Amino acid sequence: MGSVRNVGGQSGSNAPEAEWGASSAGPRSCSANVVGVGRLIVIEGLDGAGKRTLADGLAAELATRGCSVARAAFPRYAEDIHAELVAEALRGRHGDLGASVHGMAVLYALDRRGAADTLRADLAGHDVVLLDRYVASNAAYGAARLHQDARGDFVTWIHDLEVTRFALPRPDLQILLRVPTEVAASRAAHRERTEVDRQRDNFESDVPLQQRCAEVYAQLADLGWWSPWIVVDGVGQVDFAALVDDHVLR
Ligand SMILES: Nc1ncnc2c1ncn2[C@@H]1O[C@H](COP(=O)(O)OP(=O)(O)O)[C@@H](O)[C@H]1O
Ligand SMILES: Cc1cn([C@H]2C[C@H](O)[C@@H](COP(=O)(O)OP(=O)(O)O)O2)c(=O)[nH]c1=O
Repeated sequence: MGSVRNVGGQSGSNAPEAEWGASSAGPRSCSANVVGVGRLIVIEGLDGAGKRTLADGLAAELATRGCSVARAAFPRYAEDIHAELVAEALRGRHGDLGASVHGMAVLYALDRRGAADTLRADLAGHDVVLLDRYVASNAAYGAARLHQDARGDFVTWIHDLEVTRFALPRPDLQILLRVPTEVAASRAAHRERTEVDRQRDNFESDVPLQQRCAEVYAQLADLGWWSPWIVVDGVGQVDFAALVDDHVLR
């Protein structure tokens, strides 16, 4: 039986492809992961798209395959001082910090940089490391705030900062969980009513911003920005088993 651990870390990627259980004879498993290097799988999408729900579903599916899974969600509000400052700035504290797209992006990036060693250790010690948001969130939201697209200066700046300068582990796969903006907004509103500590901030309630963000995400996926991407339709129920067989353990 696999294990699932919640962590805040990340790991050195660009790893060789692990060898997983064969698919033709049945579902893929982790029993044949002879290489011993975990797969870094990132879930991206709008606020309320269903990223956490997808991460829960994938983690449960992987556990039934005998895979050990480490998880993290960015921003790590409870664990990192930069993420704590982000949360405060999103609620209007720290003067004009929240209005600075680059200033906020540096804080989000430093949160990830602080997680890098743990992520590397997790990739060495687990079959799969599953992340709810990662570097592409910074690229998509910042570009959307600045009315740029995925080929614009901001996305290049994020790449220079987080990929080149911070040398964060490269994902093996980025999953864009795509839902129409209205669906994401109504799910986020429902979540706000039903879950503690999931209040939407100003950006999450900004429908035109979310729409532009969806467009940048689609472009990033189309470009294969930094890593391979797949786009998953999140309107209905996601088939976790098929996603694991076809993409997560490939
Ligand atoms: N496929 C789905 N169909 C219907 N509702 C969903 C689905 N996925 C998630 N939800 C609901 O939508 C809300 C937001 O989901 P969540 O996973 O927290 O999104 P995110 O992490 O992307 O903000 C939650 O109330 C969740 O139960
Ligand atoms: C991780 C990350 C998030 N964001 C944005 C996306 C969201 O609008 C906002 C908060 O992230 P989110 O995952 O929605 O946190 P929560 O729902 O728990 O408050 O921050 C960035 O702009 N850059 C980043 O690097």
